[in-house]
Amino acid sequence: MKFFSSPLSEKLKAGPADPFGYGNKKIGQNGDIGLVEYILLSTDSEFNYQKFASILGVNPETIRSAVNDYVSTVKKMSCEILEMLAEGLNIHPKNVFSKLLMDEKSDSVFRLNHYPPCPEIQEFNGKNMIGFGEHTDPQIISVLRSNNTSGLQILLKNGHWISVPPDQNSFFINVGDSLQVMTNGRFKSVKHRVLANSVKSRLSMIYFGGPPLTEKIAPLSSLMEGEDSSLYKEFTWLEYKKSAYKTGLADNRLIHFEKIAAS
Ligand SMILES: C=C1C[C@]23C[C@@]1(O)CC[C@H]2[C@@]12CC[C@H](O)[C@@](C)(C(=O)O1)[C@H]2[C@@H]3C(=O)O
Ligand SMILES: O=C(O)CCC(=O)C(=O)O
Ligand SMILES: [Fe+2]
Repeated sequence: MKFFSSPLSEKLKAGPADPFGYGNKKIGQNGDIGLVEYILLSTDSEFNYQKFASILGVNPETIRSAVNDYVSTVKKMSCEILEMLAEGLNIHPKNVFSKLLMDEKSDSVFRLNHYPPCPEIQEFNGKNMIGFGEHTDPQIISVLRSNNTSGLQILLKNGHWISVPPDQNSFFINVGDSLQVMTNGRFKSVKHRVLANSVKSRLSMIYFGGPPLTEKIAPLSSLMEGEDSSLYKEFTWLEYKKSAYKTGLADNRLIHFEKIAAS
């Protein structure tokens, strides 16, 4: 991507990413570091692209239209996936999750990540260099597309990391913490991370579909019939987001919202 090949002094003019803009190695506000550089954008159609446009030497409207086209297509696909998940759980109406992304106040984020090649990996002989440390995504659903460079891994229940084969023609779909709560743990937000590659650079772009800030996040009542009881306390997306953004990347963010089981 042309932006990432600009001189660092130029890219820094589009930073910091607090919450939106260019970020380099520093992930979030709590001391996490990785070999990633990135751009965080709001999916709000009114978002101001001026600081990116001046670096790229294009009109802000050109960027707005490219981002809007991609995000609206990926959002539509996310909604179809969420409706299939709802159908799979026998939930009616099937738009219980997708309507949150379609809401005009949906709090969604679009992220572009660039991992430059890291030749030092060979010297450290097998030692992993972290591009983006292990974490779960806090929103409802994340849709990732990358180039053909490996690096993304997911954590299995048995504690082993496995690599996601890179494929520029595939989408990688991730369940977010909020969907885990709404399904009372039936769908799990899986920990993932990115390892740096020694020779090739990795590019990824991710749409994080989130609910409106005031939305109550709680297990759906239709999933609570019978023996099931809620594993989580009720909270709004704003409460969860505020709490999540105070945590370190690798922390278990949901732990503060779990109900303590009576013994
Ligand atoms: C360390 C952090 C970075 C993050 C905010 C947080 O405090 C914890 C969650 C992180 C995460 C992971 C998924 C997305 O990449 C992200 C944009 C999000 O919504 O939550 C990032 C946040 C970030 O990079 O600011
Ligand atoms: O860049 C990637 O491949 C994954 C990054 C990621 O998990 C994130 O931005 O939340
Ligand atoms: Fe992620």
